Amino acid sequence: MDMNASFSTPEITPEELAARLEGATPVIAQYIETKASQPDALLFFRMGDFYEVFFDDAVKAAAALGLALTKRGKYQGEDIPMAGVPAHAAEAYIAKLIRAGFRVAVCDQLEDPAEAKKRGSKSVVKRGIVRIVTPGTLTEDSLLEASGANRLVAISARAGVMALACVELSTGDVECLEVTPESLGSHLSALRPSETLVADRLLGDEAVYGLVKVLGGVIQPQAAALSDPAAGLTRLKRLYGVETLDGFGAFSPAEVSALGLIAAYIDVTQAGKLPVLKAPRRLGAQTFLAIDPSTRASLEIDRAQRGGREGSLIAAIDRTMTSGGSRLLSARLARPLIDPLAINARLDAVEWLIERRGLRQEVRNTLRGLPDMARALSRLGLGRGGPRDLKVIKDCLSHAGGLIQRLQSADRDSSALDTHPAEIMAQITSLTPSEAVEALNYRLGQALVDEPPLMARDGGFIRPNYNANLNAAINLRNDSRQVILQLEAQLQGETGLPLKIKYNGVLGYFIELSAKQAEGIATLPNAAHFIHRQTLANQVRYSTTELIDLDSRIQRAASDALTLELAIFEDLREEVRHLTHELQQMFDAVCGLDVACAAAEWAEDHEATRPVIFDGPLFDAKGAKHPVVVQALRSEGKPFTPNDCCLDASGQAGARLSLVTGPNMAGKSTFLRQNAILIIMAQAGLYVPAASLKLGVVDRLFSRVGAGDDLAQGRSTFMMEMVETAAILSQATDRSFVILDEIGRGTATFDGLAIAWASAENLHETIKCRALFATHYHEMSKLEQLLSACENISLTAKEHNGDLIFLHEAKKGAADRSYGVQVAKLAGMPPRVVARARDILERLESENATRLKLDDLPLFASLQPEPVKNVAPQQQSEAEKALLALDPDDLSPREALEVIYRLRNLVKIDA
Ligand SMILES: Nc1ncnc2c1ncn2[C@@H]1O[C@H](COP(=O)(O)OP(=O)(O)OP(=O)(O)O)[C@@H](O)[C@H]1O
Repeated sequence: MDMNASFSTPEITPEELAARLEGATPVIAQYIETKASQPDALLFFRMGDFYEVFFDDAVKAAAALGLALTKRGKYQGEDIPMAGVPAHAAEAYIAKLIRAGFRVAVCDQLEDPAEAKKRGSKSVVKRGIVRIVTPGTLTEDSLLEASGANRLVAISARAGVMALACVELSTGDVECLEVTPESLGSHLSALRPSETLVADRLLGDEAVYGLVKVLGGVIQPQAAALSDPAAGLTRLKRLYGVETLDGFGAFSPAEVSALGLIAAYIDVTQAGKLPVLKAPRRLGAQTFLAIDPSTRASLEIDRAQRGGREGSLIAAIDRTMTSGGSRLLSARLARPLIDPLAINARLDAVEWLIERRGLRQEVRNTLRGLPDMARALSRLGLGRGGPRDLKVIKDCLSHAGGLIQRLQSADRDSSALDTHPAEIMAQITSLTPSEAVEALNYRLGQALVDEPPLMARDGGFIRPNYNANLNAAINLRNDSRQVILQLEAQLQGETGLPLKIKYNGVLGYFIELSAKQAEGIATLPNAAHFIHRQTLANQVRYSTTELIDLDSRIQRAASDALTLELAIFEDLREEVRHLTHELQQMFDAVCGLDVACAAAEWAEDHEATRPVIFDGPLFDAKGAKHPVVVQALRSEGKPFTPNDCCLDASGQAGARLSLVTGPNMAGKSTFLRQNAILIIMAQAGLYVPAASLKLGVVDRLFSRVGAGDDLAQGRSTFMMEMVETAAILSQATDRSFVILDEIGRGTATFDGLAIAWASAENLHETIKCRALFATHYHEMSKLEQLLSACENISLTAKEHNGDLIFLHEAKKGAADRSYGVQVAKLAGMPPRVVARARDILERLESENATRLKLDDLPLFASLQPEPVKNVAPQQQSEAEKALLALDPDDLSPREALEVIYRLRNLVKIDA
C-alpha cells in the first residue's frame, strides 16, 4: 500500500459529502457515507450473501484479489466499478488483503431486510461498520500464525520523552515503557509488531520513521489530537472500566499518550467492542537484555538470515507442545532477562522438571491436546467468538485439573524436603480454578455438544436436554419434519404422483413435480388444493394450505430453537467474559509450564547444563556448542567440536578482549555466535549447550557479524558495518558483551586494519566490556602484548599433503596464517588459478611488501589527540595552508586520496 497515502486521513466537510451524494441511489449514498467515515480502509459492504466493494476500492481489491472487476449501476453519469466476494468466504479474502498491507472495514447489514421493507419498499437496510480488520488487531485463527504473537504497538512522545506501548489482543497483555531513539530499535525488533501506531509528529523524525518502517509492520499515522494524554487517560479509564489508573502504577504523560493511542485504535477498529485486557505493565528501561536489530538478525534467534524460521535458534530448540507455549518461548528468547533472581526462578522450574522425567512426560502428553485458549478468549471477549471457542475453553479447563494433580503429586515419590520451585507453585495456583470457573466448566460440559459448529448462527451446538424450552422447540421442529414426511406420503397416495416435498430459502417447503407429472394435477378431483408457486424449465412447484401452515410452524420452531440457542450462547459468553482475567492467567500458567517442560526436554536430549547466573563481570563457558550448527552437522553425520571461552571484564579471571584468528572456514564466526547465543539462552532462563557456563549477567549484547542485511537499504555494506560498529562503541557499557567479526574487511587493507585496531583498543581501554573480536588481520595479534587484558585465541586447522584439515578447536595463541588459498582450492577454484594465487602469495610474503611495522605504532595515539597549536598564517607551511583551504565534506573518496598525494608532495617540498 502507498504509505504516504495513509499518512493523512482526509476530513470530508458536510458540503463535500453532500456534493458526493448528489445523484447517488439510496444504497450507493449509504455506501458513500460509510466510506467517508473510513477513507483509508477498503470498505466491504454487505449486500445479501455478498460483500461488495465499489469505486476505487473495487479497482484495488480486484487487482489484489484477482477478482473480476464489474459494474453496478451509474453514479453521476459514470459506471460504478464493483467487485464482490461471497460472505461465507470473506475471511480468506480479507486475510489476503491484510497481507497485502490493506485495512478492511467490514460493513454489515444491521437489520433483517424484511424489517427495512416494513418501512416502505424503497427503504434501505440499515448498515454499519462492525469492525476494521487491521494486522495488529486480528484474532481469527485463520488469519494468525499459530506460533507467532500478533502485536500492536504505539509510539508517542511528550515533553521530549518518547514512550512505546504494546498490546497483544490474544493474551490480553499490555505493556508500556519509555524509550530513547537509541533503544527504540532494540524494543521494536524484540516485539516485532504487525502494526505500529505513530503519532503524526514523530513520523517527521527521520530516525524514528526509519526504524518503524523496517521493524514496525504496517505504519498507521495518528493525528496529533489522538495522542493527547488527557484524552488518552479518559479512553484508558473506559477501556479498563476504572475511575483512575493509579492502581496500575504511575505512568508518564508519554506512556499514557501511547497507551491512549492503542485504546483509541481498538475502539475504532472494534467498532466500540472492548476486549478484556490485563492491566498495563510498566517496564523499566532495563528489564531486559538489550539486543539491537542487527544483532538479533545476525544471531538468527527467531528467523534465519535467509528468511523463515528454519535454521533459527528457536527452530532448533522449540520443543513446546502448544502454540501458546511456542509463542511464550519466542517471547522469552526475544527478551532475555537481566535480573539473576528472575532468571534463576525460571531455571529452577526447568531443573525441577529435568529431575522428574516421568512427570514431565505426563504433563507434556496432557499439554499435547490443549487448544489455543488465549485466542478463543480474545475472540469471545470481542463478541466475535463462536461455539467452538467455548468448546476450546471447556477442553482447557478439563485438562487443568489433571495438570494440577500431576504437579502436586510430584513430590510424594521424592524426598520429603523437596518442595516445588516458586514458578511451578505459581502455576499450580493459577491453574487451580475458582468456584466460578468450576461452575463455568461444569456448565460448558453440560451445554456443549462434542463438535460444535464455528458460528453460533448455525445452531445445533447445545446438547439435548440442556434447556427445557430449547428441547420443546427442537422436538417440535423434529416432529414437524416427521409430519412433512407423512404429508408427502399422504399426497403421493392421494394423487398417485411421485411428488416430493422440498425446501429452499425462498419458497420454504413446497411440492415439486416434473413438468410432465404436473400436467396430471389439473385432472385431479382436488386440483384446487394445489396452489401454484413456481414453474421452472423442468419442474413445477406447488403448495397446499396444509403445507403452508406446516411450513410456518416448522420455521417458527426452528427459529425459536435458534433464538434459544443464541441466548444460551450469549449467557455462556458473558460468563466467560466475566472470568477472562482468571482464564487468561490459567492459560499463561499452561504456557509457562509448557515452556519449562520443553526446555527440560531439550536440555536432557542435548546434555545441556544449568548456567550459573550472578551479577558480575565474568563469562566462563566450558565445552560450549552452537545449538543450530550442531544440529546441521548432525544431520550430515559430522561431529561438532565443543570449545571453551573465558572472558572477564575486570581482567582478573580471564582476558577482557579475545582476538580470534584462524583460517577461513575454521569456525571463527560459529565460535563468536555460540557464545552470544549461550548468553541469550541463559538469560532467557534456559539450559545451555555447554559443559558449564558461569555468567555475570549481560546488559546489552552486540554483534557485528557478516555482511549488512536488509537494514542496509541505501547504504553500502562497508557503510553499514561502520554504522553498526559506531553504535556498538557508543552504546556498550562495561556490563555488555560484544562480538565483532572481521570489521574493516570491506575497505582497503590499511584502512580496515586501522579501524579494526582502533575499535579493539576502544573496547579494551574505554568501554572495558567482554568482547570477542575475530579478524584476518594477523598484525592485530600484537595487541596481546600491548593491552593488559587481551589475549589471542585461534581456531585451528592443519595442513596435510597440501590439503587443509579443520580441527575447529579454539586454542590460546594467534594463528600463523589465513590459508585463504587452500580454502579457495577446497571451494573448487580452477587449479590454474589456485596455482597462480599460490605463486603470487609466495612472492608477496617474501617481499614482505604489505607488512606494517605495527611494533612501531604509537599505542593510543589516536585516543589522546595532540593539542592543536594556533599558528600565525605567515608561519604556516604550504602543506598546512593547503590543508586549511580544504572542506573535507566536499571531497569524494577519490578526491581525498588525490589530496593526500598532493599534501605528501608538499611535505616533501617543505622538508
Ligand atoms: N566447533 C565446530 N565443530 C565442527 N564444525 C564446525 C565448528 N565450527 C564451525 N564448524 C563448521 O565450519 C564451517 C565454517 O565455520 P565458520 O563460518 O564459523 O568459519 P569462519 O572461520 O568464520 O570462516 P570465514 O573466516 O571464512 O568467515 C561451519 O559452517 C561449520 O560447518
